[in-house]
This record gives sequence, structure tokens and C-alpha cells, in this order.
Amino acid sequence: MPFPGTNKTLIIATRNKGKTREFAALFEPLGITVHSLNDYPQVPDIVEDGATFADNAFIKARTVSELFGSPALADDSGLCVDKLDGRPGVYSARYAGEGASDESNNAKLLGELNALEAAGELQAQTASAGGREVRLLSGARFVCALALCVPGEPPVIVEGACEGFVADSPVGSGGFGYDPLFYVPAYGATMAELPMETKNAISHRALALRRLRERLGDSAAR
Ligand SMILES: O=c1nc[nH]c2c1ncn2[C@H]1C[C@H](O)[C@@H](COP(=O)(O)OP(=O)(O)OP(=O)(O)O)O1
Ligand SMILES: [Mg+2]
Repeated sequence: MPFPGTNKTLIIATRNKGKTREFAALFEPLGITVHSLNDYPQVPDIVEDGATFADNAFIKARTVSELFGSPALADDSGLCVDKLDGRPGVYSARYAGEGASDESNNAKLLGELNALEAAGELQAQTASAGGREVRLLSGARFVCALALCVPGEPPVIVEGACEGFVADSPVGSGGFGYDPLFYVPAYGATMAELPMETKNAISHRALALRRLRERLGDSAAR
């Protein structure tokens, strides 16, 4: 089955501009133009009260698919930090409070990890990023659940993850969210230093999309 929306448009149930840019690039080779909820200001905010990334992705995709009577894709994603027992996880967007900025979420993350280090509960490793030394405070992974809802069909929900470390200070200006703090060992760089095409080859979001295309039986995904 070709991806629903092939040769036309697909609604992504997100207001996140960083995600929208990445999906635009990921879907472009498939001949699909993406529209985000920023193109539809009349759509109300969707309450993301699920317990898991998959639950929240499904809530967003189902709501928008029902509103439009059309296929809708949603992404629920976040950062799971080992030394914080997987937090902030599904609370990543509102870690520093409802409506928090990326900067305040990053500052809160560093505050928590610095406190653990001061208490002797973690040992940092050193690495180099952006031409300087950074200290890696904890292992972490980005996780992305994607839910695709097509009217009259069962939903398809998949997940992807990308492993890395949390650096002790932000490096790089690309990407969004926690990218400046997320060190990717294979590249010796933070996610925010990588060009979007590299991020889109290795990210949690890219891996989840590959799995979604496999589940749809899209041979181009393999
Ligand atoms: O590739 C990523 N690089 C850096 N940070 C990331 C990434 N992927 C997710 N994140 C962070 C951003 C936000 O703090 C949370 C997502 O929260 P999440 O609710 O899924 O998205 P959101 O509220 O920004 O937009 P929306 O719900 O409209 O899709 O995880
Ligand atoms: Mg959200």
C-alpha cells in the first residue's frame, strides 16, 4: 500500500515547527506535502494526557483525523534520561512547566543532572563537541511514537529511539528542543550540530517513520 496521501498532502497533528520541518523533508521524496496544525489555527489544542508516547500520538492523530475526516499522522516524542529514571519522558515538552520554552526545559534538565553530580550520584565522562570539551552527564535516548489514523481503518502506531548522552552545556544551533544538549557518539557532535539530512537519517523520528512505512507494506521503506 502506498503511504496514505501519496502525491498529495498529509496532515501532521502537530504545532511544533521543528517537527514540521523535519517531516516536510522526510516526506518530500515520497511526493507528499505536509500540513501542520499551524496551517489550521481553528483546531483547538489537544490534551495530551496519555501515559505513554504511543497513547499521546494516538490521541493527537485520532482527534485530527476525526476533525478533518482524512488521514492524520501524529508524533509524540521526548527525551528519556537514564540517571533520571527515564524522565522527562512523556513530560518532555512541559518539563519546566506548562508552555515551557526549549531553553527553560534544557536549563531544568541541566539543573537536575548537576544536582545529582554534586551529590556524587553520577560520574561525568568527557568528550569533544563543537571544537571544545563537554562533559557527558548521563546516557539518554530520544523516543518517538508515530500514530497514523485513516478513517475506517485500524490505527497504526510505531516507535523509534535514538541513543546518546546529555552534555553539560548546549552546543550547536540546528534542530529544536533538547538537540543542543543531546550528544550523538557516532558523530562526536550534538544533534544540534548535525545538518537536518543527517538528523533525518538517524533520529528517533526517522526510524519510527521507516517502521511505519514497513508496517504499511511500503517497499520503498526497505
Ligand atoms: O528531535 C528532537 N530533538 C530535540 N527535542 C525533541 C525532539 N523530539 C522531541 N523533542 C522534545 C521536544 C519537546 O520538549 C518534546 C516533544 O513533546 P511533544 O508533545 O511530542 O511535542 P510538542 O508539544 O512540541 O508538539 P505537538 O504535541 O504539537 O506535536 O520532546
Ligand atoms: Mg505536545
